[in-house]
Amino acid sequence: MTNAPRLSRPFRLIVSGGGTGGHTYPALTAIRTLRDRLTAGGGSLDVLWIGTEEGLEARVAPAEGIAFTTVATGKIRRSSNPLKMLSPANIRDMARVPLGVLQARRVIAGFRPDVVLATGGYVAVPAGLAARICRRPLVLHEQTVRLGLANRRLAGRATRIALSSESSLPLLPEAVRDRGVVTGNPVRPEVLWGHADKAVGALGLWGFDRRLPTVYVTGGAQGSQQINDVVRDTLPWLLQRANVVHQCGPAHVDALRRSAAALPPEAAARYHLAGFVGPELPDVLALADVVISRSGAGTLAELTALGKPAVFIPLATSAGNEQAHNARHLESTGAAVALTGEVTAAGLWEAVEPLLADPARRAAMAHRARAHGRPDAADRLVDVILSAAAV
Ligand SMILES: CC(=O)N[C@H]1[C@@H](OP(=O)(O)OP(=O)(O)OC[C@H]2O[C@@H](n3ccc(=O)[nH]c3=O)[C@H](O)[C@@H]2O)O[C@H](CO)[C@@H](O)[C@@H]1O
Repeated sequence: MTNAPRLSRPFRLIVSGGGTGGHTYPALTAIRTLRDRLTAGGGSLDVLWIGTEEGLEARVAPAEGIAFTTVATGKIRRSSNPLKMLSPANIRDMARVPLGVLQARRVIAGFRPDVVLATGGYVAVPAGLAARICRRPLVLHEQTVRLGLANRRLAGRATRIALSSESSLPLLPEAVRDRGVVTGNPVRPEVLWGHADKAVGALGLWGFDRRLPTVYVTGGAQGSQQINDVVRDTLPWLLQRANVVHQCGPAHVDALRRSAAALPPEAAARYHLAGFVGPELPDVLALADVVISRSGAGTLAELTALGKPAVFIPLATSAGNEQAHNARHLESTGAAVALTGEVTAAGLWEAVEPLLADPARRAAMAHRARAHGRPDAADRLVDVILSAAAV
C-alpha cells in the first residue's frame, strides 16, 4: 500500500464522473478510501466533484458533504450507424464540450488539485481535457472491460489508466498500454457489511417467510422495463417459492403496484416493490439468496465481492454489448446464469427455479462468483492516485 504523502496542507483531489451509479459509486468509494488513508497518516483531504445537475452524482456528492460543481457537457447518443452519431442533438451537444472545457479549466486552475480522477460518463470529458490543459496529473478509472466513450477520448492524455479487469489491458491503445494498471472496480465498503434482519425492519418486510429464499430483482438506478415485465409475469410462480424484493425504478412503481394488486394476499405479503434502494441496499443484498439483475459493471463488482448467485438479463443496447459480455464471462465459469436475447417468463423461471430449489447449487455458484470479486479495489485505486500525484 502506498503511504499518504506528508503535506503541510490538505491533499487536493478533483473527481469527475457520473450520470449513472456505475460511474458515480467508484468515485465516491475512492474519495472515502483516500480520505481514510490520509487521515490515518495525520493528513486531510480537500475534494471537489465536477458533475452534472441531472446525474446521480448531484445527489450523492452533497449527501456525503463533498463540494460539488457543474460544467456544460454534451451527452453523446451512441449508435452503430455513423450517420446517426451525427444527429442534430449529438452535434448540438458536442458543441457544448468546448464550453465545458473552458469552465472546467477555470475550476481546476482555481482549485489546483494534486490529481484529477475521472471515472467515466460524459461529464468526465471536459474535466479530463481541462486537467491536461492545466498540467495536472489525470487518473482514469474504467469499470467495464472495453473502455467507455469518455475514457477512450481521454486515454491519450491520462497519467495512469486504472482498469477493473485484466482482460482490458490488451484492449488499451498500444501507445498508452504501459499506463494501464489493474485495480478492480471499487465497491462501497458498506455494501459488504449488510444485515439481513435490518432489511426486514427497514423495508417493513413483515410478511416475508424467512423459511423461503429471498430473490432481489434490480434493474439499475432507473429500473428496467424489460426486467419489470418479465418478473411481473413470473411472479405467480416465484412467490410460491420465494420472497421477492423488486427494485423497479422510480418511474415504474405506480404501474407495477397496480398489477401487484391482483396478487392473492399471501403472495402479496411476500412481495416488496421499491423504486430505488438507497441506504438499505447492503441489508437487502445480505437478505438476498438469489439476484435477478442487469449486468452493469457496478452491480457485478458488488455481487461478486459478496458472492451472490445471480441470473443476469443484460441491457442489450449497452455500448459494444458490454453487459452481455460481462454476464457471459461469469456464466462461462459457472458463477452466474446469463439470459441474453429475448427473455420470457418461462425462460426466467427455468433459470431461477433450480437455484431456489437447491441451496447446495446456490452455495456452489456463490463460491465461484466470489472468485471474481475484488474487495481490495478501492485501496488499489488509491495507490494509483497517490503515486500519480504531483506532490
Ligand atoms: C445504461 C448504462 O449506461 N449502463 C452502464 C452503467 O451502468 P449502471 O450505472 O446502470 O449500472 P451499474 O451496475 O454499473 O451500477 C449501478 C449501481 O447503482 C446501485 N443501485 C442500483 C439500484 C438501486 O436501487 N440502488 C443502488 O444503489 C447498484 O448497487 C450499483 O452500485 O455504468 C456501468 C459502469 O460503467 C456500465 O457497465 C453499464 O453498462
